Amino acid sequence: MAIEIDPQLFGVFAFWSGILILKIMSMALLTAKQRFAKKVFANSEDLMNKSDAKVKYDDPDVERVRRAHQNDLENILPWFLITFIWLQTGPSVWLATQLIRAFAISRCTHSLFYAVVPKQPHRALSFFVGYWIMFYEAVSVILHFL
Ligand SMILES: N[C@@H](CCC(=O)N[C@@H](CS)C(=O)NCC(=O)O)C(=O)O
Repeated sequence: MAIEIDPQLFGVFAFWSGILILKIMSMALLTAKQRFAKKVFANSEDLMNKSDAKVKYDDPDVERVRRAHQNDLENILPWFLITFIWLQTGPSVWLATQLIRAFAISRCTHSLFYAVVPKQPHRALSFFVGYWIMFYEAVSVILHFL
């Protein structure tokens, strides 16, 4: 079976994939920022002889960013896979464009409301926008290849 994706849609997918990769990468920088601000590190060699720095695994601000990072991995990685497959089932260009954009924006707002300006129900709503988009794509793929 030949793998075929509408070239215009592939461009949309590629563009927003790049944005999402940068977004995931930004969580590592945000974690480092919190570690240096709070002077808490994960390994003794990271202390670099600073007397006021310590190894700590339960700083609430660092752990918050780490959870946001983990939540990205739990959602964005499966999205790459299922969206790449779903695009080969011939969805309408308009619908696929809207869903790809909505997913990417929802993941950005999830991080914002988790790690930058903690706020509920904003974080949960952001999460569920992405969750249901992935659910829809997964069910569409299953039905298409049934
Ligand atoms: N692994 C997630 C599964 C459920 C989930 O992703 N919930 C969203 C919406 S409330 C979330 O932001 N969870 C916080 C988190 O993953 O730390 C959890 O432990 O909460």
